[in-house]
Amino acid sequence: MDIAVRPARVALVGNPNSGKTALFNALTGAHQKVANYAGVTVERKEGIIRSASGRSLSVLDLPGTYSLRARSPDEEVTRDAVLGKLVGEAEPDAIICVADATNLRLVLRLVLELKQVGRPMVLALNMYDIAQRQGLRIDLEKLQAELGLPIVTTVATRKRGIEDLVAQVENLTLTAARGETGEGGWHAPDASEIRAAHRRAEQIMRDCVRPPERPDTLTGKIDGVLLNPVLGLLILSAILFVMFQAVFTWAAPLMDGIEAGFGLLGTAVSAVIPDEGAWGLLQSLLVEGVIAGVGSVLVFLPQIVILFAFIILLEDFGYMARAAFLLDRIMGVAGLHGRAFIPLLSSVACAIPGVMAARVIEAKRDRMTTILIAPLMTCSARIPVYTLIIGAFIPQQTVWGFLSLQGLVMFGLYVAGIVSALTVSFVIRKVFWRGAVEPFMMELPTYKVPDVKSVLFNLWLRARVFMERAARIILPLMVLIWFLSTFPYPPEGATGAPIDYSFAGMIGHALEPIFRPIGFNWQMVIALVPGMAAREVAVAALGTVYAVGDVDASVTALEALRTTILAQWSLATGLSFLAWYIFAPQCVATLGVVKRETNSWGWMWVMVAYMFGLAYLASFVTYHVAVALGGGAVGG
Ligand SMILES: Nc1nc2c(ncn2[C@@H]2O[C@H](COP(=O)(O)OP(=O)(O)OP(=O)(O)O)[C@@H](O)[C@H]2O)c(=O)[nH]1
Ligand SMILES: [Mg+2]
Repeated sequence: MDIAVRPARVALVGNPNSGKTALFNALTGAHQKVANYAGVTVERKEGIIRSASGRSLSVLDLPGTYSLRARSPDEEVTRDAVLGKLVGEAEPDAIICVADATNLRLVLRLVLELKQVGRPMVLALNMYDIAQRQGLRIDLEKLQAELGLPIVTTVATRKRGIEDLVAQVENLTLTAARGETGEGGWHAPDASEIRAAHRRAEQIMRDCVRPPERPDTLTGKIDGVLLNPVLGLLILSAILFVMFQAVFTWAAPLMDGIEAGFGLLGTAVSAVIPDEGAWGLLQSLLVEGVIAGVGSVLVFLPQIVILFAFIILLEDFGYMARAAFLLDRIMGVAGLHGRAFIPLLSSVACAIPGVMAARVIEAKRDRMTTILIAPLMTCSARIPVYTLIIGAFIPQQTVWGFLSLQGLVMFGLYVAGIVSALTVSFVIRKVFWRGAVEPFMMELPTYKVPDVKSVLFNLWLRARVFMERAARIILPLMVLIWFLSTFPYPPEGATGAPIDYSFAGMIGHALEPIFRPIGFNWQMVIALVPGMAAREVAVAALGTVYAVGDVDASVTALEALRTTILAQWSLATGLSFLAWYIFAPQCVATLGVVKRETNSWGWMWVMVAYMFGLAYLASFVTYHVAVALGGGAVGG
């Protein structure tokens, strides 16, 4: 085979949380997610780099594993990639085994196993900064000799040792016989072989590594407090609570600013484009459709950024694995595996990475349960809908002088999502899949001070995803909604609002009977339909449906919408809409990922059915209880 044609392929293999992805990012300049807990990476990612001598290398980031005896789907990806069993992919030309230098014991066993595969390999002793700070003494030469491997020390987050590593890899791929196939000598080891490898690893540890002079006592001390069964849970609740208060109170001034900006933009465009004939149509499309629609969603950016600032800081600090540990008992009662915590937490951003993160769960039933309930967690696309309704119906006042009432209601909605997820899991595991949940083992990472630059960068990535959704999904849908609610024009001498005669009006009126029992009017029904593509579109769609035909330039679009909703919906209807949004599977993309991850249409439809069922039921009950309690009056 001609070496020049195909770049040499290198795979990053190592224990979870050892810094493989950080190294991958440092090597390739990619921006894959890095965080301080095990199981961040669940699929293979490839990137191309160019070495100093100008050759290109293809680098593969893989999920972390302790052994090639894979147990969970993410570990299988790693095993198959290393052994060249992935479809359409040969085995890598070289392996970079990534080790957390402060935690060598476990990785040595993996190194011994990887050596049997017979690929050229280099050991990257990552987190070398921490090792040095602790005064850990590793006899590199001896270790190199014992293992028979070149060793490079690296600090992935500071891009240290990267050139060295690339040079070593290049060296390996040049000298090794290329294009060789076959599985090398790896086979699943039996119990005695595992014990032998264990003994060998222990002996290497004794020979080459002296315990640290300044061991990390801080992690132990902090854990003494944070993992305390009572105090720990109190602190966790307090953190979550502050988080939601902050989302509401800190974001408010920023949101006002963005809203005002879009208001000005709308006014400016109205001033430039005349309001007559075809120009009038264009003006209406741009101002009422596009600017008001996209603006009414982008306004929520500050809330999303604040929420993620909290989550990213906690992740990088190393707290999330602790939260999983603290909640393991509660989750166990609900029939959930402890490892479900991270997938469920990821679902607070979006159910899609959440469903994918479930790959770290070994037992199929535990994993399926987690996937089925992940979309019940409150994702960030629900924030605009929740905030709109809360802003319309819940007065802006404080409780006990310091708590924002709106923030409290928002917190309540998140809790409602969590409680329903746990309840559904409980029912699944008690009714359909009886049996014990597999025991939970997760290494607790050491605490690390979050790196400001990487936190800011991650925050920017989150913000960008949200803004890209606005451009890619919401903008085109807004054009469509504007079209449907503008045409056809009302007939001569018509008395109702123009939208009554439009396509959107027809669709809304046709579907309304289904939703009348849960208190929805036809305008809401129109908003639900494009809301299937992305939840937050419903907010923009409501804006269009209600605002088409009359624009009052003195208030911003969101304010106008709040006022309209307050005037046209009863409190019962507003609450019913919130209840609907807790449960309804209003997101086609999530359903697609569920189909892919479960490899079954059946499970996807089960999810659609149970979530719509719950949504309808919850809204029905909410609506009728609220009406019975006197919340049925419109215009209150
Ligand atoms: N101080 C220090 N921290 C590092 C270094 N490399 C990585 N980290 C941190 O270690 C944590 C884990 O890094 P990741 O790159 O996500 O680890 P991973 O091996 O890809 O983890 P999985 O995908 O879960 O298997 C993150 O908090 C990183 O910021 C390093 O060299 N020094
Ligand atoms: Mg990773």
